[in-house]
Amino acid sequence: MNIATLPPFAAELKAWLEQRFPAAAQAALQAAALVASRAEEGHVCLNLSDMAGQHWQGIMLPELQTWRVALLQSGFVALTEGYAPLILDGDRLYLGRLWADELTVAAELAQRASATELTPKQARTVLDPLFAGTAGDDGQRLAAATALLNRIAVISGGPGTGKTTTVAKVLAALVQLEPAARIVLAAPTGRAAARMVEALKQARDRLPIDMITRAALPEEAQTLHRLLGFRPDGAQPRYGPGQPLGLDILVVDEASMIDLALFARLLAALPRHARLILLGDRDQLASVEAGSAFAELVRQAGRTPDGSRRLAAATGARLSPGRPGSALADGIALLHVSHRFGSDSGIGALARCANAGDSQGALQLLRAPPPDLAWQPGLCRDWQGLLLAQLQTRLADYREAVAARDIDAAYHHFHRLRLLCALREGPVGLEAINRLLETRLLHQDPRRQPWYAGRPVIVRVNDSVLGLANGDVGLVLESEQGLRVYFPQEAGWRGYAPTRLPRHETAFALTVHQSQGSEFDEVWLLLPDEDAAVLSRSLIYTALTRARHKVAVWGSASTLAGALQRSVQRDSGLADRLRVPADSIPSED
Ligand SMILES: Nc1ncnc2c1ncn2[C@@H]1O[C@H](COP(=O)(O)OP(=O)(O)OP(=O)(O)O)[C@@H](O)[C@H]1O
Repeated sequence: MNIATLPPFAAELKAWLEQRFPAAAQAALQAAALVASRAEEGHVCLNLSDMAGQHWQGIMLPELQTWRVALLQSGFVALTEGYAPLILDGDRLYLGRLWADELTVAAELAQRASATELTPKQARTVLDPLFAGTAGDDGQRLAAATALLNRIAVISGGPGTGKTTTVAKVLAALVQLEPAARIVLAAPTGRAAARMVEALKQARDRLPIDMITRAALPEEAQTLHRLLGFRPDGAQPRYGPGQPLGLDILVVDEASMIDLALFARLLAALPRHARLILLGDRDQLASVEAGSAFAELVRQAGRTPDGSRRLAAATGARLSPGRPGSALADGIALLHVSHRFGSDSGIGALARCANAGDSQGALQLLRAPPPDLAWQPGLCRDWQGLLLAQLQTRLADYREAVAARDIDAAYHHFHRLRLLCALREGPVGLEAINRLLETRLLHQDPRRQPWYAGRPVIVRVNDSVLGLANGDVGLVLESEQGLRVYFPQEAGWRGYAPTRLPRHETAFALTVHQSQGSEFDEVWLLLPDEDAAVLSRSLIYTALTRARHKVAVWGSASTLAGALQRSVQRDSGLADRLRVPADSIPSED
């Protein structure tokens, strides 16, 4: 095995184990390096049976039984009742902390899974006026009833399928039924939290509710890190099992971005009686860190016979009798109809092709693009000049606003268009594109002078002292005190001296991962010339669905087709743990 090609954490873990457990067999050390490498790629565990007897890093991995024996004799692997750096659970090998997090998530969800909330009659009485004019089996009505009837509710849908509209109605219903309930809104990033508030305000204004209900709806959202009270230097947040959060209803938007460790902390801090409503899109990229709990939860969808009866009674829908299934199934609702991307939307059609892995369909669409799509095919050396020329024109308004020190206008123009890079490195990676724009369009030399008027920056860490969250985007403008980085706040702007800013980077372009939870009028997606393992359906889908009005794809047909062929599933044991039959969990009610 070539240790130099291992990710740093995997190499460090292997070296540490080798030193601490000198008698351990190479096969066991290889498994440790492999499970750590996989964790860096987002997998929660390594399924030994998938890799046994396969080649990896130039070596042949052992057969399953030999491998298991080597691991169990190594001294650093325990079975599930033990305590060790690595845990072997069936054929799944885990880093100890990820195994513990997976167990916490499964146990916390199972505790609440069969807990029912309102009676179907209560739900119907309050939902009927909110859904006047829609059928009983309207998807949003079913989703709203699902959220009212179950303590854990998951609503998954693509862009514009009405997740916010639905949750606004759920909150209006809860405010009427449980006026004393403490409602909290949260999201994984600051930008997603801000968007959630904005979208909920718009949805609220369209609801047929009285002024008192309207006034009682929450108007603020925070990041999950802030909610849980993470300190900049600490792994353990302030709130947890010993000190639960002071709330009765928690709504979390963009829940597909929550990694396993954060989900475990969140559930452990949630009071047992509290409702949890998770909103997200299962087809989007999973979190940067390990895990894909949201998508795994959504995979439990289905209805138990009792759940089916209750939902039918709460909505008036005729539902087919449910099948015995997971205890969580009744709390999961899927929204399918996009009210943003109608049947004539090119973005919607391309996003559907991406999800289905239909590269032929995607390319056909791009070859004769509808007005909301554009394609610049070919390798990046063919289109880089064109990209700069087009951006030159597009950035004119932004540069004018920066020169005029007009932050409102600068922010408005800046957010109309965003370049999204599939990769960080390489000629069309994030770093190269940011540098290209800085040097060729803004004529700055960031190595000599990193701070200049017009530089956009994205914050890379949460900083509760400064009130900045990972993902916040600010713009640098000249002020009377010199250069200041301006971030939008609830009312107006807050300017920071550049030297005070926590870890950050230039943000003319964002990676697709960084763009999660944000939306822009227009998106240009820049694809590399070479295929890469991170190029996948969900990456392309996530990039496309960040756009409200227009998408331009810059990249070759072969790269796009290669990406759409790749569907990434993260290894984890959560789905198996969640597949607990509904009747095997004692209900608290
Ligand atoms: N049932 C409906 N009938 C007509 N328009 C609707 C309906 N539901 C939602 N809309 C409209 O569709 C748009 C998107 O709705 P909403 O913001 O609720 O969707 P979302 O799933 O939360 O979107 P996003 O993916 O942006 O978070 C809004 O303009 C909303 O008014």
